[in-house]
Amino acid sequence: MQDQICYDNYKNSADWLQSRTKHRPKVAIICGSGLGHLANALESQDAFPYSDIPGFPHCTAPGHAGRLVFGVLRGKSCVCMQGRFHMFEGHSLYKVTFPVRVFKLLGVETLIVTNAAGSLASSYKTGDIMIIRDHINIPGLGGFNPLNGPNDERFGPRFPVMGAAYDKDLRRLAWDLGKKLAISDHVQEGVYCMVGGPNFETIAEARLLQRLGVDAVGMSTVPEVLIASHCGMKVFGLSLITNKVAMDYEDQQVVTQEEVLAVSRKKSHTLQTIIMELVAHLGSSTA
Ligand SMILES: O=P(O)(O)O[C@H]1O[C@H](CO)[C@@H](O)[C@H]1O
Ligand SMILES: Nc1nc2[nH]cnc2c(=O)[nH]1
Repeated sequence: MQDQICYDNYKNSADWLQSRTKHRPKVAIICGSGLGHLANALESQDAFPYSDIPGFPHCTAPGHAGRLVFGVLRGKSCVCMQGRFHMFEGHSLYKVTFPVRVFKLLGVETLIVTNAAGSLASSYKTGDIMIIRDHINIPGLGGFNPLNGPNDERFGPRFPVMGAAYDKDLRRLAWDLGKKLAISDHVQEGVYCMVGGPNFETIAEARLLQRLGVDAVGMSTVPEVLIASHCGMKVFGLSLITNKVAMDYEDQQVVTQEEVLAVSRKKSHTLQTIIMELVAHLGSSTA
């Protein structure tokens, strides 16, 4: 097993950040591939390259800038990861999820995760936004889990319940915001599946995932959600559907990283609008 990270390392990072910013965020946002533009909407920014922050890994995936940005979004103090870490980059799942426990020590109560994903649900269109209702953790089913190893009770219990990881009230609020913003035709709710990557799915894998009830597939998000839920954070997740996953050997559509990034950059505006509205409503009686 790769080396676990001890409490003092998370604390060291949190203390380093707290001594350099006056922001005390209750909300953290993780930006998926090509979705980092959201961080630019934060006011009164304090930004730190990941390479400067003790304990943070390096960001190598395309479309992930590698900056932690503190600031104010719709009146709420937030911290935003402009780029995330993936297992396929060679990071251990402890490193992939390192920032989430740092956020916990900074006082964050709500984690918003976003990603670019391919759709398996036939009704979904490219550019749709999927509210994540639940997930399937393919690496986790095979024993790769960031909660493996000795459990630190200061973060959470040995055997966390995961049946309601994605907060019901926030999902309902996002639906209502979709209606209010007149974009409900482009909003879906479904099941996200994490695969290890970095290759995209074979046709047989795509068919298998569809039979398993997967609506959208990607290579991230689930480890961060496990760690956030374990330490008692509220979690809300959105997938931007950047492509339809090929399901047929005759299918001429071949997904590429360039296409994923181009679609997410082009369509990120809707996702950002929902997140900004959601953040504005956090702390009200419905959220
Ligand atoms: O999940 P995010 O970080 O958005 O990235 C998604 O986009 C990449 C594939 O193009 C994969 O890393 C996939 O997981
Ligand atoms: N695994 C996987 N990840 C993605 N990220 C964006 N699109 C896809 C996809 O089709 N498959």
